[in-house]
Amino acid sequence: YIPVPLVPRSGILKKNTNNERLIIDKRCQMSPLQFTQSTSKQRKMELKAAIIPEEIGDPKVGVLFLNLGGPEKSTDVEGFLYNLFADPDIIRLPPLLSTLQKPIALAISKRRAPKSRAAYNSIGGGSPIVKYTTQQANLISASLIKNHNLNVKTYIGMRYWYPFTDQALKEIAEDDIQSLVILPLYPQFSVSTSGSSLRLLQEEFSKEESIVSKKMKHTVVDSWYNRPGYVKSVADLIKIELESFTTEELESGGKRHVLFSAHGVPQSYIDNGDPYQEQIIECVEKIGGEMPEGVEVHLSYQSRVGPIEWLRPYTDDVLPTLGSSGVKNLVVVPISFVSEHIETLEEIDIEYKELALESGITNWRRCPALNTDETFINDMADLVVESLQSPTLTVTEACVNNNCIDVKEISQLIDADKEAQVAERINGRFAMLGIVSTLMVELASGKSLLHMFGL
Ligand SMILES: C=CC1=C(C)c2cc3[nH]c(cc4nc(cc5[nH]c(cc1n2)c(C)c5CCC(=O)O)C(CCC(=O)O)=C4C)c(C)c3C=C
Ligand SMILES: [Fe+2]
Repeated sequence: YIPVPLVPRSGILKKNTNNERLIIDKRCQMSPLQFTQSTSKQRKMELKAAIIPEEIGDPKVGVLFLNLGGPEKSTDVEGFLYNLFADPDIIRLPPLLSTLQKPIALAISKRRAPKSRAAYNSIGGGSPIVKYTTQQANLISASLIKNHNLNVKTYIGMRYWYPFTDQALKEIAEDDIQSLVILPLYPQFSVSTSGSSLRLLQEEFSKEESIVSKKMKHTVVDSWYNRPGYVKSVADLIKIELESFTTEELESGGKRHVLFSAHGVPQSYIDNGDPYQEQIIECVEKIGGEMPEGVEVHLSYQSRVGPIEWLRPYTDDVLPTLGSSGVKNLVVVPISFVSEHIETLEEIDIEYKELALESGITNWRRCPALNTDETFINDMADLVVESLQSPTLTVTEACVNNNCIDVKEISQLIDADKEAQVAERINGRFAMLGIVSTLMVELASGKSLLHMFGL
């Protein structure tokens, strides 16, 4: 294949076309696989030839799916909550108080556990996230074989519960993966979700003694909310719900409404540069644009935790407002996540449904999460192939571009990289000096130096 660096490998601090600062983590930049314009059959063959050289026989291409994770049973809930609240990307403390992160996480998880446990008990005792993520990974892998002749190994890295991300990294190292596509299963980027998982990888990859080989190339897909395939798959699922309203419901209930309910984040995250809200709005505009004529679209945010200000409007404020303005036919669409979880199965299906009915919204529908939807799965497989063909971001770049690493950390990274570069240059000069002096000694003596040492 033809390796074409899309980003300069030599520089460490660059500016992109928007004049934004980018850090180039040259150790991890994947060699993009470049393809000429060709028919899809030719492309499949080229791709196979590019990634699966015959003499190796084993592709050594991996896809790491990042996700949040969830308790599998009731007794896991407190430990899961502890891991979540111990994450500085979830509870942000000023640097001076950072030593208190763990005791605070312990206190909050203990206090919240009974309420959370009750919610998980109402959906069978545990989260279905691992089940759906595993099915998604397997189906994406099957789609890669079927539609692209590409054999990959898939890995699941959960942030707060089993299977944890570090376990996935160990397996990636054991399998000697050479090219890794890192794909967070969150369509929109938030510092609190994809950002937190990528930060873990960034820390691990930048260690001198990292679990994964420095030779492994990787690329990150930081967000994919605007992919036509994803937009179409959600729009199609909503249309099924819209078409399910009976003639009677339409005659008595009037207009159909769609309420996108996104997971919230604290407003302060957005004020500090988290791109999440912007991406949610753009995503809802795109999917909303696919709705049939006459359907009215709304957006609100759910699942806030604690007394601080979260993104508004809140779903539990919007439902009564819609009800009092006469809305009867409503489809609620979970939008920040691609599989069913506690917040769709309990918060939307139980709490919000009850609130909607009490508010007079009599004809309630909930759009399912994408789960194993075929259009979605095939689009994710296409995304993996596109990422191998045109790698975009390293973990460092993804963190920096999305404001997950602050300026202080950036300068530490730059310093570390500069030191590494200087050391490389010095080593190179010493090596050159050694070669030149060896040649001079050999020329002057007329004998090989190795020969002089009896070799
Ligand atoms: C895009 C999705 C998500 C964002 C953004 C997000 C931010 C965020 N979450 C919390 C606190 C909690 N989240 C919890 C569960 C949970 N969160 C998401 C997704 C996002 N979170 C999912 C899919 C799940 C469910 C996992 C499952 O088990 O099914 C929980 C635990 C449940 C509960 O007690 O309510 C908490 C707590 C914060 C504070 C935050 C942003 C800072
Ligand atoms: Fe959450």
